[in-house]
This record gives sequence, structure tokens and C-alpha cells, in this order.
Amino acid sequence: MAYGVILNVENMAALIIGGGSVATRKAGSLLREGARVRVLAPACTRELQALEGIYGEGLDFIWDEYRIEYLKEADLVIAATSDPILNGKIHEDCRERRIWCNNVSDGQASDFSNMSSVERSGLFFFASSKGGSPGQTGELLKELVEALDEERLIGLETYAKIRRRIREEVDSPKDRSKMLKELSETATAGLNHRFSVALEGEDHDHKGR
Ligand SMILES: C[C@@]1(CC(=O)O)c2cc3[nH]c(cc4nc(cc5[nH]c(cc(n2)[C@H]1CCC(=O)O)[C@@](C)(CC(=O)O)[C@@H]5CCC(=O)O)C(CC(=O)O)=C4CCC(=O)O)c(CCC(=O)O)c3CC(=O)O
Ligand SMILES: NC(=O)C1=CN([C@@H]2O[C@H](COP(=O)(O)OP(=O)(O)OC[C@H]3O[C@@H](n4cnc5c(N)ncnc54)[C@H](O)[C@@H]3O)[C@@H](O)[C@H]2O)C=CC1
Repeated sequence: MAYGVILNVENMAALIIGGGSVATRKAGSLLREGARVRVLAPACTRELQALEGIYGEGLDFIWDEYRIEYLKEADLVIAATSDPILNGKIHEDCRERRIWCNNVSDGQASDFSNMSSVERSGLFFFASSKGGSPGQTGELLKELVEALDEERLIGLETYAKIRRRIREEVDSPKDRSKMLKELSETATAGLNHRFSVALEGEDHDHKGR
């Protein structure tokens, strides 16, 4: 299953169980997005501990091994210990309590998993191999995003600005959706035009050969 969502984790209580390199990466990305992070582990990396200096009360630690009681106040859980069997058990414990859990050892036995992401010109690009080739997905996504046309991206920024203005300034829902639809159609027509010009050019190249 792969149901794509953008999760707003701001002020959510995330419990990360384990303090190794995977836990460190996940703590960093959750904190960046405004979540409150609690790390439960007997020990953690220096890098993870150093995040306390940046995020202060947004991050705290419980220096202990996993026990079910610690799930109590969590909105979501990352099971990131070095023991895949324990990570699976944590996922089951979360299931019973209806807490969303990411089991980092097994994307299939997880309620959610992370995607590779790249941001460019205010657009977020996400990709997932659903656990098939996690280390490669990000590399491929970077390549894809680098190949995008700069002009097209700038065009999209302008589009987003106009769209925001329409949403803010046009009160009538009917007029607003008509204008948004027109804006979208104009942008698509512009894109189609550019495609046909590019294709004509290609056609020309072929004939020229
Ligand atoms: C299912 C998932 C669950 C989840 O964690 O959400 C999962 C599972 C596993 N990853 C494993 C390995 C690696 N994962 C990475 C990196 C990332 N992994 C991430 C997501 C996911 N990893 C989810 C699926 C996403 C997808 O498929 O697209 C990213 C996107 C996000 C993040 O973790 O923050 C981040 C990319 C950052 C970027 O894009 O730059 C690297 C590279 C590195 O560390 O540098 C390696 C080593 C190389 C390799 O093995 O490929 C293993 C084997 C562990 C073992 O050795 O046993 C498992 C377990 C299994 O095999 O199921
Ligand atoms: N999803 C992903 O992106 C990736 C997942 N993995 C998987 O993630 C897992 C963790 O990998 P690393 O962070 O590299 O491991 P690591 O060995 O660096 O860290 C493991 C952490 O778990 C803690 N821990 C061990 N037993 C515990 C317990 N009973 N309760 C609480 N904490 C406990 C340890 O103190 C340590 O901080 C591995 O099982 C591996 O298969 C590995 C690479 C990438």
C-alpha cells in the first residue's frame, strides 16, 4: 500500500525508540518540521544529543530500554532500535493503542514510512521505492529534479503567487474556482505550446539529418 500524504507534525509528540544513525536522521527531520521529539534509548549518537542545543525543550531523552508504558503520550512512534524483532513488537504494541508507527526495519510492517525528498524553487519532490531500494531512491530523485527546466520552475513560482492572490482576494467561491481553473488551463496551454515548439524543433533536426 502507498497512500501519499503530507503530514503536519508541528507540535506532535514523536517518540523515537533507539538512538543510532537512523534515529538521528529521523529526529533531525521531525524537529525541522516542528515536532516535539522524545528519544528513548540506553545511549545515543553525539550528533543526536547535540540537537538539544538547537531545539532546546523540543527534544528530550529517556535513558532506558523500551517498555510499553513509554508509548503513553506519543502521537507517533519511530521504532529504530538495532533489533528488528523488537521493532516489530513495538509496531504491534502501537497498533493496539492506535498510535502510528514507523518500523525502520520493515516498511511493510509500518503504518507509515519516509520518502526521499528534494526541494527546489518552493516545490517539494518526493519519491519512494516502498522499501525496495531506499538508498537509491534519493539519488534518482536528485537526478530527475536537476534535469527540470529552470524556466518552467520560475513559471510555477509566478503561478503560485497569482493563485495565492486569487484565493486571498476573490471572495465569491464560484468566481474563485472559475479563475483558478482558467489560470490552470492557461498554464497548461503554455506548457503544451512549449512542448509542440520543442517537438517541431526535434522534427526539424530529424529532417535535417
Ligand atoms: C521502508 C523504509 C522505512 C523508513 O525508514 O521510513 C526504509 C527501510 C530501510 N532502509 C534501509 C537502508 C537504507 N536506507 C537509507 C536511507 C533512507 N531510507 C529512507 C526511507 C526508508 N527506508 C523507507 C522506504 C523508502 C524507499 O524505499 O524509498 C529515507 C528515504 C528516509 C529516512 O530514513 O529518513 C532515507 C533516504 C535519504 C535520502 O534520500 O537521501 C540508506 C542510505 C543511507 O543510509 O545513506 C540505506 C542503506 C543503503 C540501502 O540499504 O539501500 C533498510 C536496510 C537496513 C539494513 O541494513 O538492514 C531498510 C529496511 C528494509 O530493507 O526494509
Ligand atoms: N529505515 C532506514 O532508513 C534504515 C533502517 N535501518 C535499520 O534500522 C535499525 C537501526 O539502525 P541504526 O540506527 O544504524 O542502528 P544503531 O546500532 O546505530 O543504533 C541502534 C540504537 O538502538 C538502541 N537500542 C538497542 N536496544 C534498545 C532497546 N531495547 N530499547 C531502546 N533502544 C535500544 C541502541 O542504544 C542504539 O542507540 C536497524 O535495525 C537497521 O536494520 C538501517 C539503515 C537505514
